[in-house]
Amino acid sequence: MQWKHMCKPHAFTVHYVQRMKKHRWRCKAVTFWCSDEVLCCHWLQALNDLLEQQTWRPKHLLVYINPYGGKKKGKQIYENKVAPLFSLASISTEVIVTEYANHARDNLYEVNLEKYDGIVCVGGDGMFSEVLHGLIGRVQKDADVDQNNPKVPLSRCNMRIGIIPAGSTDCVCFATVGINDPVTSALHIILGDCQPLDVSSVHHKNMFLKYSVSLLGYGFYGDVLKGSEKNRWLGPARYDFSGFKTFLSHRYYEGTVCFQPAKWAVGSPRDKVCCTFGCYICRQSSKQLEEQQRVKTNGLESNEKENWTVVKGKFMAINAANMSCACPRSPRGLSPAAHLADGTADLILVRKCSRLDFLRHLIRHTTSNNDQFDFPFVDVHRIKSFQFTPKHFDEEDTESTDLGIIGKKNFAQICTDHPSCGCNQLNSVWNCDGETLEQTALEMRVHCQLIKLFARGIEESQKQEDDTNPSRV
Ligand SMILES: CCCCCCCCCCCCC/C=C/[C@@H](O)[C@H](COP(=O)(O)O)NC(=O)CCCCC
Ligand SMILES: Nc1ncnc2c1ncn2[C@@H]1O[C@H](COP(=O)(O)OP(=O)(O)O)[C@@H](O)[C@H]1O
Ligand SMILES: [Ca+2]
Repeated sequence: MQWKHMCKPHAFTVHYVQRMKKHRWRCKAVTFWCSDEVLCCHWLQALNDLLEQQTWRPKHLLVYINPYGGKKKGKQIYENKVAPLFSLASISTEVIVTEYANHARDNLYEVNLEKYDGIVCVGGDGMFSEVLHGLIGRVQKDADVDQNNPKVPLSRCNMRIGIIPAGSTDCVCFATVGINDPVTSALHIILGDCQPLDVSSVHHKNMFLKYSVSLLGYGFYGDVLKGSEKNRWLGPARYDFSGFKTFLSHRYYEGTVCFQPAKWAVGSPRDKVCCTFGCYICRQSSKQLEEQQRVKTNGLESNEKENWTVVKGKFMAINAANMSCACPRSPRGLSPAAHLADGTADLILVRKCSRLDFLRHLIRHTTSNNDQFDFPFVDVHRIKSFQFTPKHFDEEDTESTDLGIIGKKNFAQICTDHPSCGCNQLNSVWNCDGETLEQTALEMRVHCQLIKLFARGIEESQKQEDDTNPSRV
């Protein structure tokens, strides 16, 4: 071999990314040897020049670690798997290990963001939600935008967020990268990938409650989350335990849902066209939305209040999915054809049904082929906004809730028709990206591509994509 004949060999090592099975990426290395020192230096110089030209790659990152998320391994995961890769890629970091809930959110209001090319959060969906609220809130504050106004157009955030999965569900990571793997996510950050993401704002009358990027769910998923909090010590298994109990309790909730269909959007929730890398539906839908907004500001379109659809009923679950919500428990997600950046959400209404039917619906989330919407008690709509008013809510709520469409009604009924559970629980709670909301009456509105992630969406599987014949990025 050539290196055996070199008397004074010179060498350099190139680290690169290799695609493995199931969207997993790994860092590999190849060393180049050369007997001529000048030639070796030229190669090094040329490669460094090429790297310098890649201005989309981050150089300075602000990292928040939740040491208590998931199996409490956030710090370990970051130190052992992520930090060595960042240092290999010459990325400097400022690391903050959070000391209390909302530490990261509050810190983002104070920190000098100009020093950084991106923010990294190590934790689950709850931790991501904290960082999301800190960043969006900070950008609105700097731009003097009032977050309490549900109709106000929000200012876009240009700083990208990277997610190192170390939580319990990690649905945002799974649905944007295709796998919950800290090394893969770190490599997407290093390469400077960019995936725009829709964000929904959630308001109660003129009061801002939360932002949501994945699931805003009432009924089943709200009850699972509420029940799971008491058993946090179980780690990620708390959701299975609570899910089982919630399924057995078989509750339904009454209320009225009003929604505005996203008429301009390309595609529909049951067209089986999934959101993938460079998604055509996202590009086309966001373009058409922009065009519609331009027409509206020119005063060419009538009042948007006209386009509301009203559904009144008894619901097992009301789910608004901004993205597929795929996760290891449900590899295709709650709405497999929902899109990351099309400016819409899929509203899934699961009406009162038998226990067996609800189980059949749930089981379809875990399999790859069956359509979970193909039931007479399930409806799904692609929407740009919706409002919900529960049938039963207290005096205080009645006074403060006037969402314009539904209006005030007599809600002081006592629940008489919950024979199956014998409960006195009239209302569920909302699960907003893994956080419960206090208010039940709310309105949600999708903001197209409000934030950006260090991700690229799900790459379509290639035939050669396996461990024996991996492809390079
Ligand atoms: C009989 C088998 C039934 C299996 C049904 C499986 C359906 C799973 C769909 C899961 C959708 C998840 C949407 C994401 C929610 C997360 O934001 C939230 C918080 O995550 P984290 O902060 O990382 O803990 N997770 C949940 O609300 C858990 C839902 C689990 C439902 C069983
Ligand atoms: N140092 C901390 N102590 C307690 N709670 C924290 C801390 N840092 C973040 N949190 C909160 O922990 C919650 C859950 O975090 P997350 O990382 O999503 O884990 P999990 O996926 O297990 O729910 C989030 O709501 C977040 O605000
Ligand atoms: Ca969307």
